[in-house]
Amino acid sequence: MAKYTPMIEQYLTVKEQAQDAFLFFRLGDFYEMFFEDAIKASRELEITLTGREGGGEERIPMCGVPYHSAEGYIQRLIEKGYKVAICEQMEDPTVTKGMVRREIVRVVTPGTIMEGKTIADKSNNYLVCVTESDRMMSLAACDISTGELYVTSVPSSVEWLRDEIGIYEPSEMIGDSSMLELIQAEQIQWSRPVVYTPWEKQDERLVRSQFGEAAWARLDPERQHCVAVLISYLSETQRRSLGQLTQFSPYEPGHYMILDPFTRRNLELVETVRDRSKKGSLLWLLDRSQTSMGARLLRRWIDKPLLNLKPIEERLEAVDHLYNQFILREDLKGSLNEIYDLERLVARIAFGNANGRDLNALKVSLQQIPALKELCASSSSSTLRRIAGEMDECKDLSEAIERTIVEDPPVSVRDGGLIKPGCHEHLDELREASVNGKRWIAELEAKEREVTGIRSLKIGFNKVFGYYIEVTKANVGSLPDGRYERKQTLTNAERYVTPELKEKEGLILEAQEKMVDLEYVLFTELRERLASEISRLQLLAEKVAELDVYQSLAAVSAEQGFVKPILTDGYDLVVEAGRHPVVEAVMKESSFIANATQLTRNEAGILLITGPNMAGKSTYMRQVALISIMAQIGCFVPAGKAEVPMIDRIFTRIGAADDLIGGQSTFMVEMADIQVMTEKATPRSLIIIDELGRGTSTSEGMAIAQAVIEYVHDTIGCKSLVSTHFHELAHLEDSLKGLRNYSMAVQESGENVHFLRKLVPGPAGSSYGIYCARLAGLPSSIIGRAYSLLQGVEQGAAQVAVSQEIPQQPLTPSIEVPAVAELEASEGIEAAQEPVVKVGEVVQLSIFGEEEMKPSAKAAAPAEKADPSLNQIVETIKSIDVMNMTPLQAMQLLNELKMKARNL
Ligand SMILES: Nc1ncnc2c1ncn2[C@@H]1O[C@H](COP(=O)(O)OP(=O)(O)OP(=O)(O)O)[C@@H](O)[C@H]1O
Repeated sequence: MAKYTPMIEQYLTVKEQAQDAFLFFRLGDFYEMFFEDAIKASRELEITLTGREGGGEERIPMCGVPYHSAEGYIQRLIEKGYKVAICEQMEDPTVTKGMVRREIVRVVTPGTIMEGKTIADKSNNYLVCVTESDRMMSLAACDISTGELYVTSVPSSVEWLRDEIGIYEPSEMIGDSSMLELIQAEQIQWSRPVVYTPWEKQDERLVRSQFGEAAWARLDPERQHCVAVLISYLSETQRRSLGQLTQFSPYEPGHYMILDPFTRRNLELVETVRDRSKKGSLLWLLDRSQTSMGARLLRRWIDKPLLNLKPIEERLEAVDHLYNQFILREDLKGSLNEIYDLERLVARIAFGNANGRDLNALKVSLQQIPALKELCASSSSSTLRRIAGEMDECKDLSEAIERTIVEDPPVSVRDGGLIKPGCHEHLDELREASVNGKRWIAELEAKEREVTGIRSLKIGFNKVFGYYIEVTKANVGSLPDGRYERKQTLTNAERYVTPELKEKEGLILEAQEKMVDLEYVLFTELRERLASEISRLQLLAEKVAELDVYQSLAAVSAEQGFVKPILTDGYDLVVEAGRHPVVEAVMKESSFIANATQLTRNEAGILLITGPNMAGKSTYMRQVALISIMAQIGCFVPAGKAEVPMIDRIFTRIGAADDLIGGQSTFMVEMADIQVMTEKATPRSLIIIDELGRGTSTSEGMAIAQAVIEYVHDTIGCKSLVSTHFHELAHLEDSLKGLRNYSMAVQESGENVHFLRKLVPGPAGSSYGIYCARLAGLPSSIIGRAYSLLQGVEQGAAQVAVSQEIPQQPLTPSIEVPAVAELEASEGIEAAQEPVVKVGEVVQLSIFGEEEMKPSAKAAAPAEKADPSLNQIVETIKSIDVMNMTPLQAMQLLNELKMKARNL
């Protein structure tokens, strides 16, 4: 065993307590790291690795960062998913004999940071704790930067756990190691890196004192356990008051619509599939919040749509009122705009790291409350009046800050300059002494000039020498002897002190030192007083956030022409002229084509949608889900009229989410999702499956698709939208009472296919897959080859279908595409807005590369008379000018050739 110096021994003892963290070990003005920590930190932070003797045989690797700029380095390590333990000197080295005592004062972890750019203003940073006891799984999610703490539990279910974690998107997870392993095994790609720390200790005594016996007793035992584990972790890492955690919010998952992470992603609720950015998501569209608290609450509402009519009606009532009251909405917006992030300010106050500027931000925010309250109280909305009644203006607190803190305080709370005159008598006296002293010095300057006759003589101050008399070199000779003691020589001047200047300096500096100390005491007293009123402030922050969400939803609804949904407890989902809110909002030149939806118990609960690629099937299906979600969060919906039942869960199976899970084929993922759906869906759920049965052989895919649809129809009985390329499945309309065929209309004209984006009854005739491939700009040789392969695929598919005894359908009739004029008349579409996709335009080709099933062949191309001889067929093929044929001509020719071949 190496014998280290006492300092290194001390380091090693402290390091024992922080093995999974970088230990920032305070040595004077630096935080130093040693051994492995130093090697790793120098690499991660790109700082120089040095070494020092430490008593052992070899030099000890070492690197360090200055204490005053440590924050940035800590942030960088946290962003990379590390933890940092901060070890401070607990005694003043100047007065301590021997080694100073050093202790870890805080462990900063990704889930427990209080500031820095990792904490985005408008989003939460959650630490999630998961535990299992008595066959119940519990989850507690805490954001210590806002003071939120949610807790819930259900009978053990990994899917539930995954869905719930997905909502919080934690940056750190702690709890039962077996549960953390379970989650990691799911290999979900969360939107940010997650640090996992097994943690099973619990601290019940601490929780009881933190939340109070009464509140604690109301919590179920398994939830108590989960919260106690979480609090024990927080107290061991933070090692200080967590006064911002004044309450926990228990909730029942069954009170909210369930949205699994894939569905949330598929529907682009809070971020887009493509680049995971907020822009382009539903949250982005609906967020007109003026405060960060409002933005976070809106996100929570989108994450957890409600299931009970009453609270949704209450939200809608407020949105409706503000929708119609433009001036009130603008006034509210104006007041809210002046309010800072109360939740984070309050958390910093409780945590003890709020400065003078934070307190002033709190004051300015509180000063807005009376106006805000008055606006709500005088409105005719019962929801707004209820909020007004629950708003505590906290006038006593804003007045206390107003009395104490100067208008523009410095960042530091330790250097004085914070406290207003008239606030504290002794402070005023000290100030007076200091001001008098300074006045005396100004008078001394005048006196010295007179005595010496040196007009350029001046009195200055610096930290090293204190006050001095400065005389230019040229005038040094004019100084009388004796009184002036030289202190410093500059190039052009000499600096002196006199005994009387020294004496006054002592008095001034002492007054100043006392003043700074007293200011700090007064500041912390005020901060502690505010900290003791945290619950009031947090409650107020909740009300402000709620108001902000209402004005935000009302503003977007008014701007986008949304309507108030009619909510029901029934089954039927009936939407007139529904739109996809985000696609509509981002469309620039053309306008969005509205589509109706009728999912009813009597008519049809399942719509089987066929139609060409790019026709708008996915957009349509997503819009139906989004309309439900928007209605259930209490927002108006993008429709002409909407009757929306309470949906308990939305399942989506849409191709775009495949990349979420590594190591499994698209088909396996689809089947796993379908399995969960069959198990969990209830008659109140909404199922959306895009391109059901893709990813395996045509015949098997079709067989599975049919079986799944039948199961949904006969066993689950919930509302479903299913799109498929298997036009052959259209026959299901005959056997399944609750299923209707629909398709996305297209209109062909010459070289172009017009996507009318219109949902029409009846199945589609063709997928136009190869046509779309051509639009995407694939080489013409591939396109030509694809058309020539089409016939073979078609024949093969038919044979497989027969051999596997899949019910054979009569050839799907090609749909009667309504004339454009007809559609325009029915839905008010203007002809000029018709979307026409021309060669080269690529919008979305999700099935590109998959098997094409059965394009319809309409008579179009001129063909030769049938000739039974093989040679003639070969000759015809040879003479084909593939590049100059339209797809329809090609298909027609293929069909003719096939007929001829049959006659051979
Ligand atoms: N109702 C509509 N009005 C206007 N444009 C629309 C409408 N629906 C869809 N679009 C536009 O058409 C594009 C293609 O739509 P979508 O992806 O829904 O087609 P799809 O039928 O699902 O195609 P695929 O089968 O290839 O996935 C969208 O990106 C959107 O820009």
